Amino acid sequence: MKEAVRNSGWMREASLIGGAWVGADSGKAHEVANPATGEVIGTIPVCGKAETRRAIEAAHAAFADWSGRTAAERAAMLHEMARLIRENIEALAQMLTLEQGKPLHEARGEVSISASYIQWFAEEARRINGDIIPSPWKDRRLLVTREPVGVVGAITPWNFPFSMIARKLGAALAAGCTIVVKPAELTPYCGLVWGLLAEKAGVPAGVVNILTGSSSEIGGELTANPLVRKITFTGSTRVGKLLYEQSASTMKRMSMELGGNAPFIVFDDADLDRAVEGAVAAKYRNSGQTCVCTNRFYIQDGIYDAFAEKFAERVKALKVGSGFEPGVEQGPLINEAAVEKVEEHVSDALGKGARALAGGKRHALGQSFFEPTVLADATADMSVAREETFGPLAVLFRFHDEKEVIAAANDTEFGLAAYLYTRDLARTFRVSAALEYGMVGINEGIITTEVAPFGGIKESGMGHEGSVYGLNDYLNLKYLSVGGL
Ligand SMILES: NC(=O)C1=CN([C@@H]2O[C@H](COP(=O)(O)OP(=O)(O)OC[C@H]3O[C@@H](n4cnc5c(N)ncnc54)[C@H](OP(=O)(O)O)[C@@H]3O)[C@@H](O)[C@H]2O)C=CC1
Ligand SMILES: O=C(O)CCCC(=O)O
Repeated sequence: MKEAVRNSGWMREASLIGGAWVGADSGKAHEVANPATGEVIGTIPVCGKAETRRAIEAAHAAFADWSGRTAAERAAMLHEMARLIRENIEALAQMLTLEQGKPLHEARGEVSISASYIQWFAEEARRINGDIIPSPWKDRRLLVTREPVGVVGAITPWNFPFSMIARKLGAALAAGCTIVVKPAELTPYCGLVWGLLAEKAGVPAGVVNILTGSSSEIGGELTANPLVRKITFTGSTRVGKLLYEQSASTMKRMSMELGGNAPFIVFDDADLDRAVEGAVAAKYRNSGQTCVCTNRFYIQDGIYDAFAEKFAERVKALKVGSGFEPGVEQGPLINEAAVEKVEEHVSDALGKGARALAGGKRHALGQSFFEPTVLADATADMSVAREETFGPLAVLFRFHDEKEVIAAANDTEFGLAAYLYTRDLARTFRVSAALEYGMVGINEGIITTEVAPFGGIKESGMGHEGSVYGLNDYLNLKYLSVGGL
């Protein structure tokens, strides 16, 4: 598969700065490996501060022309990008599975939703309307316009390396912004390919710039440079806080999509089969490496044993293997550090009295494969209760009543996604309102779509991606007071 991807025409081993595909000034390159096999796929340039500054200057130089184009022109190019993505879905999905590891059917899903994000923002580009405010003065008109913020710096993670760029780049370009993107070091090719897509769609040089290399140097320059007016980041809360601090001196607009610690609450009256299917999807998708993945399962007394048994049976049957193998439902984790974190959480939980119902150790396939794992009898003193595992570990807590489970679910600094299974309509609204989270799935384990606002509260971040709200983060309001009428 490596050769097929390398020969597909979509893999770039250079950074894109101002319309030129270039190596690092230092000539340094870094190897990128397939997480399922450890095999080297290719190399990427290790760019630093100087290259980042040039990319920012190129984006700044391109801004006047790009923001001055009609919305219809920008929309047409975004529509073309979406078309190209759909036309090449298989090649792009193969590249994604090769460098990230997720099963090919999940990779196809990620590429497909990326096209949907781009199409969505192509449509929204034509609806960046303003307002006229009823004036308190007879001789004045008050207007509000919405203008692009300027150059955007985007830093993205390895878990959804294609779609996390889609929802940032789509919104930025639709709004009239130009962008400098830094993809994750572990999955750079799904980032660099956006430069190619933009070129093929006719987006002018300098509007989209993509840099690989030193995260601290690129991030340092993006956050310090006054020409960058907005930072959009998806990744860990630790790095999000660092970027927020670094951006303070130039007072940039910030969008942050950070870690989660999602609770999945199943009440006694839930549809058991539906809850089990939702639980599998909300936990094991992308091997548990999704910011909205469930981290804590809260199951009410009356349904606990039945849920635990059915869920564990279903999890034991999950097929683990290379993402390219037909029928595989769980691929490898991204690297050894990710496996070690799952191991730590499993051993901490077992040491504190948890019971293994499924899995519990590294998978016989070796490399970074881990068995899909279910542990029962979890308690609040376990590490997994507080920290995001970001791996295929499900822990089941038992609860008695609504008040208790709401308190437990909210007892975290995170507030990204929560899930709730019940057939009681009044409880649905009561509990949803009480959950301190940006998104709540009700009788649903998968909630992401381009039409709905994706975003968290508390230390899970700020701002929204996708939906009609997703453009706001890329637009400044300007108030015009027109007198002498
Ligand atoms: N919200 C989410 O979707 C994600 C959450 N996470 C959480 O974070 C944990 C750690 O994952 P990890 O990959 O380390 O996440 P990071 O936050 O380190 O990585 C995300 C992005 O930030 C970049 N980055 C890292 N350090 C800096 C820096 N000093 N300045 C600028 N950019 C930087 C990375 O670059 P590079 O790759 O080049 O280092 C990558 O592009 C996971 O286990 C999970 O809990 C992780 C990924 C996504
Ligand atoms: O993990 C993330 O940051 C994005 C999740 C996207 C999805 O739910 O498909």
